[in-house]
Amino acid sequence: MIAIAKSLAENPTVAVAAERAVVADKGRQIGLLGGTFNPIHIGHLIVAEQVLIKLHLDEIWFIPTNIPPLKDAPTVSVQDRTNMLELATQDNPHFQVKLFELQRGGVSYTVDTLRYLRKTQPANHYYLIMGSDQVNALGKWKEPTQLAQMATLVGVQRAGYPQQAPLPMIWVDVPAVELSSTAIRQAIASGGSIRYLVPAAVCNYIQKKGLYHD
Ligand SMILES: Nc1ncnc2c1ncn2[C@@H]1O[C@H](COP(=O)(O)OP(=O)(O)OP(=O)(O)O)[C@@H](O)[C@H]1O
Ligand SMILES: O=C(O)c1ccc[n+]([C@@H]2O[C@H](COP(=O)([O-])O)[C@@H](O)[C@H]2O)c1
Repeated sequence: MIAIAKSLAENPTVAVAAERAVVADKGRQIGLLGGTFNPIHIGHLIVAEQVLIKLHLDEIWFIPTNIPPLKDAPTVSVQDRTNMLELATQDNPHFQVKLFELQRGGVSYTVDTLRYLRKTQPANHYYLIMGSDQVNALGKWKEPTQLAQMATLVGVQRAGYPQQAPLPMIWVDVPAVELSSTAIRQAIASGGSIRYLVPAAVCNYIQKKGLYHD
């Protein structure tokens, strides 16, 4: 899977062929979970699985940002973030890692990604999944009102952020996991344990590559 991600990132022709194959498919119900995934953790995976099952979706697409719009750029490489995503999701046939934003480059505005998906794969119905921290920040996003016209917005509760939505949105109950990538990075930097906070394969990858130790 890592090799596939690498070849897609490095070989746009392969990526375009893969996209064309999907266009030929019938419309499906697709959950989109965008994130910096720096690194992916069990909070992301629990959200994805709960929304997949509770909304009867066909797939969840994990979309790593290139440059996050409202956050500092990650210190680990795009390839490392993508490899960890692949490792974390490879045992679930309904989870896919999609590299649209990495291939597009620049700042990863969600409205641009939705426009691209609606143009290239118009038969699908898209569900844009976001934690309540992101919902609270929607006013700072690029063209936020357009998002609700192109996708069903799906909110999930995140500790400390109330369920206040400036746009029409459905809320899905997920078991609360008070965990963030920031907490993972801080635990590693201070010599703490991240075992069980990220999938074992991701834990091993971080250790092997010595990520986040600065
Ligand atoms: N523990 C969690 N519970 C619910 N939603 C979450 C959780 N962690 C992340 N999310 C949601 O997943 C999406 C991607 O999150 P992101 O990759 O930015 O992770 P993060 O943990 O918030 O990162 P960081 O700590 O670096 O800011 C966002 O919509 C975010 O709200
Ligand atoms: O489009 C925007 O203006 C926008 C602003 C902030 C965040 N987002 C998206 O929200 C997702 C989570 O962002 P982040 O920075 O918390 O990893 C990710 O897919 C970002 O591209 C999008």
